Amino acid sequence: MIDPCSLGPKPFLSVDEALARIKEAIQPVTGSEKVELESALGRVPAEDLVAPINIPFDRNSAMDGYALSSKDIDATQPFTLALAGTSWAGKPYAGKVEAGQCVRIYTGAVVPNETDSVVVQEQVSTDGENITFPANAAAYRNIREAGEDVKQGDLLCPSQRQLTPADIGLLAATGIVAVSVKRKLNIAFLSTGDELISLGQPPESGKIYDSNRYMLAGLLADPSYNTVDMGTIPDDRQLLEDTLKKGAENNDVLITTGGASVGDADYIHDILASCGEVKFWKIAIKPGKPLAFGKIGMCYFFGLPGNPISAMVTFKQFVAPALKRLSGAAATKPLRLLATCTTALKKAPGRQEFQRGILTQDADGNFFVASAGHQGSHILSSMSRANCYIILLTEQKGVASGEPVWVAPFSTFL
Ligand SMILES: Nc1nc2c(c(=O)[nH]1)N[C@H]1C(S)=C(S)[C@@H](COP(=O)(O)OP(=O)(O)OC[C@H]3O[C@@H](n4cnc5c(N)ncnc54)[C@H](O)[C@@H]3O)O[C@H]1N2
Ligand code: MOO
Repeated sequence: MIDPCSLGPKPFLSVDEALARIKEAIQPVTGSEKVELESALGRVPAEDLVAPINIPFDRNSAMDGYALSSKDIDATQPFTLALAGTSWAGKPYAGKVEAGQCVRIYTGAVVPNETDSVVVQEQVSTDGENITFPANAAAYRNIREAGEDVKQGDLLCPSQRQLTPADIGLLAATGIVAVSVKRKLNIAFLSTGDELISLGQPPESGKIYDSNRYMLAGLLADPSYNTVDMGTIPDDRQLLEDTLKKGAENNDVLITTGGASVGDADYIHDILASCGEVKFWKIAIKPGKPLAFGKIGMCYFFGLPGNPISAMVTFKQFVAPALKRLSGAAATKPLRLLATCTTALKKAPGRQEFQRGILTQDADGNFFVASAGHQGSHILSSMSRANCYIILLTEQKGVASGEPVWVAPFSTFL
């Protein structure tokens, strides 16, 4: 079959050029708001977050055992110290530890100032009042220094990086109650097409369920985004134009699926050209060629193709990084690795391809990837089975079984 990309006066924009145009067009939002730490997961800090205190706050014990001073240690033979009291986690020993004394101590409890070693309880013997230590007790310090993890004034989390659960834990450990974060993006999305029916309606010949809208809602689930589902719009040019203008008025980003190509009922490009500005239309990518990007007023616009896999691939490759940039988050480099392809793959030169694959790893750590099945841009089942994209470069032809290929894992794999 002839690839339409090979036809026409000039080649379509490459994936990298399209990404560069998106980067150039999108300026991160400037507004910020203060949110409680409990609501900060996934939000983008508006400024660098700095430690208000040391972590650990106190010098504390790493083990359950006995705290003593190394001055009392006998390195050559077992020795005995009198038990002065207990330092509990949350209830430090209040007295002074005199020469010849030790203190019962538990993991996380404050280490008394006069002591500098904790010997684990498994290594001592006791009669209840005195503790006998082994000769080499000095070898076991078992003390966590104040500020050993983070010092007051250290950078905890840089601005521009979405807060992870580990970040939230780190911030909580320093007692930070609320953080200033970039404001949420307002994103509207809709589907277009006379053939689309909503869930709950009976199946009908000539109609299909509007699966893209549900998929998009999933792709847009992010704590930094407020989303508005504008529903399914039929192939009515005026209605579509009015709906796009309305969506663009109240949102930072508007995303559509369908009607992006060249059919007589594909109005997206025309409407974008007449009501806004087309930054690009059509990319040398498979699937996803008819992607349109532009602006309607102040709102960024993405017209995704209607084929479900084309919509998914273009969302992940172009819309997701664009939204991250707009939200104030710094660009992250997608994980790519080389794997041995265990199925032969067909490909015509001219477009960069994102084929659905199943990535596995053997006991020696070697990666293997197989096709996830039928690669048609309407085939949702192979997308659902896949755990990675196999990336085939623009000028690459087919791949023979046993050849290395670039793979972009989605996250983990079975
Ligand atoms: N003459 C040409 N025809 C097509 C070309 C071309 O270059 N020349 N490109 C093809 C490519 S590549 C793609 S991708 C599609 C994209 O077309 P549109 O964005 O205009 O999408 P539609 O025509 O509206 O729909 C395509 C396909 O997807 C189904 N669809 C649409 N919306 C949904 C939805 N919300 N949920 C599930 N499925 C949906 C629709 O029924 C069609 O089957 O154009 C090719 N044609
Ligand atoms: O680009 Mo289309 O998405 O090849 O099917």
